Amino acid sequence: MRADEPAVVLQDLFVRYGPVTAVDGLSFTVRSGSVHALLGPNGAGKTSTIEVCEGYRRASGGSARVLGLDPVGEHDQLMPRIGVMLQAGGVYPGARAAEMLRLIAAYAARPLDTAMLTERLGLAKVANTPYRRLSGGEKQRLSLAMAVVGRPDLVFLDEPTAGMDPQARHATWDLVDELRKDGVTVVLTTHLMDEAERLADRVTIIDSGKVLADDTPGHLTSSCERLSFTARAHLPLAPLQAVLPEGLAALEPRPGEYVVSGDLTPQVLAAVTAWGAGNDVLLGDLRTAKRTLEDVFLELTGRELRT
Ligand SMILES: Nc1ncnc2c1ncn2[C@@H]1O[C@H](COP(=O)(O)OP(=O)(O)OP(=O)(O)O)[C@@H](O)[C@H]1O
Repeated sequence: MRADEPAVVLQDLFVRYGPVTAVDGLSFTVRSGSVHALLGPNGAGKTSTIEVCEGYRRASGGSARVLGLDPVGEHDQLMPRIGVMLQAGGVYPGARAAEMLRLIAAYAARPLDTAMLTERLGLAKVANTPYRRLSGGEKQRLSLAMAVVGRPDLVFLDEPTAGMDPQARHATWDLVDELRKDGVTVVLTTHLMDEAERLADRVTIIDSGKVLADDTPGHLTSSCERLSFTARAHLPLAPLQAVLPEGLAALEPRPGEYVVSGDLTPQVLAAVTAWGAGNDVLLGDLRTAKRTLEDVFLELTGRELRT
């Protein structure tokens, strides 16, 4: 595999479970050495996609190449080069945390220092605790440590910070930054917007097994801006939409929270406040800001990401 070759290439990928099509013609590539986030709501097909990349699931159609290899046909060659963080399992329940990490490290040619990793991820205090006694967040951190300890070329992190407290989440984000600096490719799934915005060089937004957008977080969020305000819940939006120039959308993502997104001008702001005055609607917390990934997702799907 050449250095400039993508780490992952998916072409027209399908995964079906009986009548359910979980992945529906997905195509995207992951640049070598980048952090790439798959962002989507529950059931979007993120885990199924990752499992195909890891070689744990056979695609129902289309193709996947990972580090230039076929993940199923060349699984044995691929395994030593990838790190996998599973949502659960993969650990003997009676094994102690540090013992488990040392065991995984023993399989690697050039492992990271396990004591350093345990310290970094705040696991030193529970190093001698059996796996089954660890909290959910501690299990997550151990699973992350196990995924990276072998210095893989490519790491798959499935919802890496689910169940972690803010401190552990930041430690995880710092570790991902370091992996990127070391030239490791990271593919992570998340439904946390801030995580994708904070970490990813590129984001693929997935819903119902299809790609809705695939771009850098900067590009996805910079083309437009957002105007938000609070008011009575469930106001009719058609009259507001009617006073907005073409290309701007008015939405109520949560009851009582309104967002107008698109190219904002002083005239748009004036039109919105005039609409408020004309309809006896007091606009609370009125502000303009850059569009967020959450807005992008809402516009693309009409739904919130956190379902
Ligand atoms: N083994 C299976 N058998 C049947 N249906 C499945 C199976 N695994 C997943 N699915 C279905 O496929 C769809 C996609 O699931 P998948 O786990 O890939 O989504 P996801 O984006 O990772 O979701 P989450 O964020 O909840 O983990 C869902 O509708 C799910 O119910």
